[in-house]
Amino acid sequence: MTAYLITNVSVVGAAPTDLLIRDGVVAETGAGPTAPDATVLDGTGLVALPGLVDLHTHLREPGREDAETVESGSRAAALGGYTAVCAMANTSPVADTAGVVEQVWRLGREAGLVDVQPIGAVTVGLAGERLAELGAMADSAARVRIFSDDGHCVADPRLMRRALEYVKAFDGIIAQHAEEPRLTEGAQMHEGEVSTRLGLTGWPAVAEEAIIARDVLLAEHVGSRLHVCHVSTAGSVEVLRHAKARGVRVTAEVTPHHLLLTDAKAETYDPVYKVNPPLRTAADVAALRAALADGVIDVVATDHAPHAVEDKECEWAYARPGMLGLETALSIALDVLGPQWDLIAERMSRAPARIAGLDSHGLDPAPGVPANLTLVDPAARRVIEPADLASRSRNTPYARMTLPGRIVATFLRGEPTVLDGKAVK
Ligand SMILES: NC(=O)N[C@@H](CC(=O)O)C(=O)O
Repeated sequence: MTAYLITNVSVVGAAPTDLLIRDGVVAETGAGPTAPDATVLDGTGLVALPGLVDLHTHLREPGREDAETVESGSRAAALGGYTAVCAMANTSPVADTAGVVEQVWRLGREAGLVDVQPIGAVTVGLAGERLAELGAMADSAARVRIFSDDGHCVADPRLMRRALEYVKAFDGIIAQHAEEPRLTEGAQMHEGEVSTRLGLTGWPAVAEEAIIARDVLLAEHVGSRLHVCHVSTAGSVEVLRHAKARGVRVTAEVTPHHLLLTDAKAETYDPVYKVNPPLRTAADVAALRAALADGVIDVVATDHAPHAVEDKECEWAYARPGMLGLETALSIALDVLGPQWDLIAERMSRAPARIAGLDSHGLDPAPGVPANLTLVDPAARRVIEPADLASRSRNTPYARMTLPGRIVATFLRGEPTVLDGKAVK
């Protein structure tokens, strides 16, 4: 195994130091370790972060390998600075059995670019009718701990209660896609002034807030762990604030796009901006940013949702919802939060690793810790060219935008997956 000496690098924003990586771990920090055998990387001006961890990635395999595969999504993740991703269950077949989650887990190991942790479906076929084999998925080689019907809400309160009760036995988590389906029938975008003007059916904020309110009460009643996917409204933030103050075991994530973009983008009628939950108002964006800063929202998660050209480049009403996220998330976080490295490390690595129970991730580079880390050049600016992305899909909402920050290198257990901004394999 090659050793790497990264010189003069700022670890999570601290004063520059040297980092020696050997045998899969950070062997030494401090000025000038002697390691004649090591490959030297000049870290001047770079920031070392614990490898990013994504709680919400759609890898599309099995079933839609034309849009993404475990391998292509893993490469996109590594290029985005990630060392672990949690793969959502809305594949085809659905990841609702031990067999499918083991397949995804094994494909992740074979790709070897990030740790792929499968998420299991809550209900059979995401149909919301009966519980999937949660115990068998937990006991499988994939050791599933997070369950989600993401893309669909577990709308039936009795089923949601059962699911929370069931996973409590092994400290599992139900990650809810909060969307009251009766309130969003036919919805195309956020319900508000813009949808009224455009004549598009709206997705009201209350459809999200009502489910979160119900679920935090259920989680409190059961004493189980709830995670709320892609929080998108100011009202949801207030419900979560209240629940956390009561001591409910709830965590929440926000996506980069909900931190940056608003429903005004729908005026372009470009379906690249169609996403679920929809882009909201500037007031929602402000509330989400404040909640991310004060900790009511724990995590930035990408909801990386690759879609084939024919599913996106069509009329708005027929387009699938979803946006790419893995290769741009750190840049958006840097744009939104500025160089608050400790906050970025917390929301994009430590907290998601803790929530997912990924013990070897989310640890700041220090002697003895597994060398899962990423090197960022915060001074670099780059123009996003969809054709340059490693994802098999092209549906980035940031096409031709100039974004701050560049991932220079990513290490997974001491081996580079990205060097000089390029994937190693
Ligand atoms: N977030 C999205 O807009 N899309 C997700 C699923 C979903 O939440 O609809 C997808 O799998 O494409």
